[in-house]
Amino acid sequence: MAVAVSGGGDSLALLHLLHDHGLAAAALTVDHGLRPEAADEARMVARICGELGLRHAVLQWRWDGEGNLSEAAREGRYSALADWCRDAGIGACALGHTRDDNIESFFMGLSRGAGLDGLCGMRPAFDRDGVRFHRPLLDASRESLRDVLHDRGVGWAEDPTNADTTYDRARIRAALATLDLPDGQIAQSIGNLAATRRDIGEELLHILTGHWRTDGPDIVIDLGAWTALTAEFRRRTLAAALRFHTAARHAPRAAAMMRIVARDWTGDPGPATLAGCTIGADGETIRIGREAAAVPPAVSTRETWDNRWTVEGTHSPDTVIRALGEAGVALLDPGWKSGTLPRRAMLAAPSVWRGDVLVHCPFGPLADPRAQEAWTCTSADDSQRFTAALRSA
Ligand SMILES: Nc1ncnc2c1ncn2[C@@H]1O[C@H](COP(=O)(O)OP(=O)(O)OP(=O)(O)O)[C@@H](O)[C@H]1O
Repeated sequence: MAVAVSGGGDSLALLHLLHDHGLAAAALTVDHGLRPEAADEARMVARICGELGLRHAVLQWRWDGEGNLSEAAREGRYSALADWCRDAGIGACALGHTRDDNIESFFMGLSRGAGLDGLCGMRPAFDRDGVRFHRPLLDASRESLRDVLHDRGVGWAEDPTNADTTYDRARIRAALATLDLPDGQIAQSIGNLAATRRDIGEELLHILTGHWRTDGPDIVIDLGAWTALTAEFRRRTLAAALRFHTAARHAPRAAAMMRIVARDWTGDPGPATLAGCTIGADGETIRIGREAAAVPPAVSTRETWDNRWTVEGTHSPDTVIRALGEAGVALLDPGWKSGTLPRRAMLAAPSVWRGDVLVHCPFGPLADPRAQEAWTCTSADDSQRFTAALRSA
């Protein structure tokens, strides 16, 4: 796997530990262009990688001025890491988040009035743009990782923002350092909350089983079952449906969701819109669909110099094939339409000619079995996708 290494102590320890186990294929450092020292830190990581005999790449990211800077930097970082991994045919990337990061986030959540979802810690793994990200150090303390580096005589960079108490995290970190709390116990509480959250997802899935279906691109839920849910379960169901449609990483603000959740959908309240989706009811069912204006094209086609066609899909192979069929492209053989052959064919090569059509796989060849899993997962049928969304709602 690739390893995301900022040059800080945690990610450098991660790099050494994964390298010890023969698991590190490359190290990646993202330069956000925000701090003048960042280039030096990237050079330090490059030097350490050179000593370990590992490939290192520096990825540049620049802020376009949109939205919150920290959030934009994090999202931009994950995108840059995922893009590089996909291009290199590497299906997984490791991050150096630690138990201390989880504990700090827990207290930050408390100080912001978070609910269960905001208190149960980071997920040990998640998929992003066809790459699986892992956080193998969530049970390790920052101190133990510094010990790993001390033992090897390896230095690391201290990010000055970690000590800048204008940031919430730095303030909480400084306060926690004075309290000498039992970190193991706090981490256990976070783990308990995570287990509860998982159970809630399973329970919601169980309660709704047999009461929802997909209809074309829409999620349709029996109104009786929807109404019988508690407000919190309705909110989670709505969040799952919105995520199903938009692949948004964050649910819309709680107040906006609660307006829809609290509504009496049994009369004729008229449709509502939220996060690029429409929510409507017909007396028997509640239907959550995508606003037409918010739907990106499934495929784009382009004629090539030799009069053949390039089809670039940003969606699953099945969607691409369906869209091609609807567009009247009659050049596909029956095996191609079945939905299994294309996936395999696309995994074998980044671009494949079928008759006069060149289908370009946006993820490139996926040699790593874990990446294939991620691909299969993103191309799973709609019911499976909504089931997964409910489970993690
Ligand atoms: N600029 C970056 N380049 C590459 N990876 C990064 C970068 N910033 C963060 N990461 C990855 O995300 C993880 C968590 O980020 P966070 O900001 O909490 O760490 P950090 O304070 O930069 O320091 P450390 O490297 O000690 O984790 C890092 O451990 C690392 O794997």
